[in-house]
Amino acid sequence: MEKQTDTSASSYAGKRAHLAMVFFVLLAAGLFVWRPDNLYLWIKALHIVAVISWMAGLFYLPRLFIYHADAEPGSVQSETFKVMEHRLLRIIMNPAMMLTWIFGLYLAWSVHGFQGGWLHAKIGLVVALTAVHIFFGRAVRVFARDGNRHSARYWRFMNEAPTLLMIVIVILVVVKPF
Ligand code: HEM
Repeated sequence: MEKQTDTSASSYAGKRAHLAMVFFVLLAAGLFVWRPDNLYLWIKALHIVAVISWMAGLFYLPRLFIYHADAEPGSVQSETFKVMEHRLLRIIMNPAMMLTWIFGLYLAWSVHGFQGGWLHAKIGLVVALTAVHIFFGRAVRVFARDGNRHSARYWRFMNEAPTLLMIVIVILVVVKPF
């Protein structure tokens, strides 16, 4: 009963996230057709929205792993974590990561012509962030078959990776130290 309630709540959240994504993609497509003078600023705004959504997932998913690692395989809690992890990855994180890349590469090409030490360093660190995303995605599949062998402490430690990368990435793009 408890599981059913949680699944339907998560399915409602999934529908809302789909609607938000459709709105977001339509807005982006409309901007490319309309081509306002300040298109760069519009794309930067969309880039930041996508970044926030991606980072929210990268922070929350390992928190779910921390509690999931201590849940009894086959228990209601464990099955609920599986649904939450799967939906977070598929509905929020994967699309947000793709949109962050698309808008980020547009910004890098349109005004900066892919030039600048800060930009190269930033792209390098975003590649590392993407590797963390793929690693977490694999962990979702391992948890789904009750195959996780790592402790909650391990996941607490892994939780810090996206935080550290994000801090350096934001300093690079705002301060542009080199
Ligand atoms: C996916 C690859 C990415 C590329 C190619 C990229 C590239 C860019 C570029 C070229 C700008 C415009 C900078 C300017 O003209 O001042 C920008 C803005 C920004 N990016 Fe990214 N970015 C990427 C991912 C990310 C990620 C992962 C984060 C955060 C963790 C991030 C955070 C920001 C922020 C906060 C701004 C606004 C900076 C400002 O206006 O001062 N970006 N990005």
